[in-house]
Amino acid sequence: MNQLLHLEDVTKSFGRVTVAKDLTLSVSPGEALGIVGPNGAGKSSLFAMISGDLRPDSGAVWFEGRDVTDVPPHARTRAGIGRTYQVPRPFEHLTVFENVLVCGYQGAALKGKEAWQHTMGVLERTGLADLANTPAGRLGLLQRKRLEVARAVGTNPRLLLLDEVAGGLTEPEVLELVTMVKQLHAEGLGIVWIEHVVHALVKTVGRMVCLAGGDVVANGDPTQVLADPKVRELYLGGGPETDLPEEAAS
Ligand SMILES: Nc1ncnc2c1ncn2[C@@H]1O[C@H](COP(=O)(O)OP(=O)(O)OP(=O)(O)O)[C@@H](O)[C@H]1O
Repeated sequence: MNQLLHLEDVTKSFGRVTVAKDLTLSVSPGEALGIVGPNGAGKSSLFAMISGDLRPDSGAVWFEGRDVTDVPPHARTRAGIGRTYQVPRPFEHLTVFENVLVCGYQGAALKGKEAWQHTMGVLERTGLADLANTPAGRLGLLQRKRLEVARAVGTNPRLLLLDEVAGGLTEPEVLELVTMVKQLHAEGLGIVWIEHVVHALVKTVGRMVCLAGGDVVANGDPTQVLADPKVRELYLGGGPETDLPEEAAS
């Protein structure tokens, strides 16, 4: 199997709520995949099953040809899966540099000078080099989001899972974030990005999946997925944060 990530018939329920229903999904090495879907569709649960925070009731998760279904989260990080969380929780009293350094130590098993150089490189790639000595607790929202991404990149992943990193940002800030994610993708990182700010995804990913009720509703070219009547139906009932780009909403 030469997929970067492969989920095979994954099913997961919390009581009567099904967050994944015989879900089969693959990501190729270096691919950028966007995931959309209404609130409660099972998007974050999907990430939790990929990162190991949540175990599927049945089915399997494969990473780089290895069945990681029973591999704990810290070992999946070491194996090359990096993720962000919707609500960034950096070590507030540590500096930006220290926050990323910890991820290099713990997530990428780097030590000493190598870890320091790696951290400086990650801060450059995520636009945080000038803030290296600033305590995380003093950062504004965009910089906190950047730091969340930097902490994931700091673990040296080959697959980067981004969970709603554009949420709450202004339009120019979203564009800055898009530029950063595109750059990381251009460096060869495989990316799966869950996002309600759909136009950020359209600018970044080559393929899009729409999830609802733990199932794939549409999968393919982002513009075509967003124009799919089933997806539009879901989004028209999707509440005020729904953000269909003009080309899909027209
Ligand atoms: N640990 C849990 N225990 C019980 N129910 C849960 C748990 N985790 C998630 N759920 C429920 O599963 C459903 C899907 O949640 P999930 O967070 O995966 O959706 P989502 O698509 O990421 O939603 P959003 O866009 O709002 O973040 C929700 O109804 C949620 O309340």
